[in-house]
Amino acid sequence: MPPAATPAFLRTIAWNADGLVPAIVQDAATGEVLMMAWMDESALVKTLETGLAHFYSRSRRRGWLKGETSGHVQEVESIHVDCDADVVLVKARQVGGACHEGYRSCFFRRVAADGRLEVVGEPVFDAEAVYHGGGDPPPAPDAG
Ligand SMILES: N=c1c2ncn([C@@H]3O[C@H](COP(=O)(O)OP(=O)(O)OP(=O)(O)O)[C@@H](O)[C@H]3O)c2ncn1[C@@H]1O[C@H](COP(=O)(O)O)[C@@H](O)[C@H]1O
Ligand SMILES: [Mg+2]
Ligand SMILES: [Zn+2]
Repeated sequence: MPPAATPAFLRTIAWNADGLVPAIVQDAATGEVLMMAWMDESALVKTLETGLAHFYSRSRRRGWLKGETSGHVQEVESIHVDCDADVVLVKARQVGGACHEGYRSCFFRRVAADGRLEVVGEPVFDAEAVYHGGGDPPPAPDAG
């Protein structure tokens, strides 16, 4: 299959000075807001081509398939652009949890009346095991 032509709407996106656009991911079924991350053009094209949400991480300075480590991919149902085209909304089916801290949504904390943050979400997976338990266990301290 020949590569698809560059989708026309990419020229409409109001990329910021770093060539990025904020992307909000929403649960397509429930409307729950799951996370916000950044996309560059490549991430948006890969999202369109694969049907799985891709992002650009500023801290890691590379593109990123959501779920590449955790398996917690986001199967895209639709992509929306806001009125002035400077925010993207992705409606998706979330496998597992969106948040790398173990919650379904990154917005698992609420500002309480006393000004503190209170956890209002329930953990849906063991973040330590998912993100740090994949490799071989470290050798026992007194092994050998
Ligand atoms: N998995 C996530 C993840 N899921 C959701 N988010 C949200 O996505 C936002 C952007 O991620 P980054 O920090 O990588 O990107 P950034 O461009 O530095 O954004 P800022 O935090 O600086 O605003 C975070 O602030 C979180 O709110 C995540 N941020 C980071 N990760 C890491 O991504 C890696 C791969 O994880 P999976 O994609 O789940 O396999 C692991 O190392 C995870 O720790
Ligand atoms: Mg970050
Ligand atoms: Zn999070």
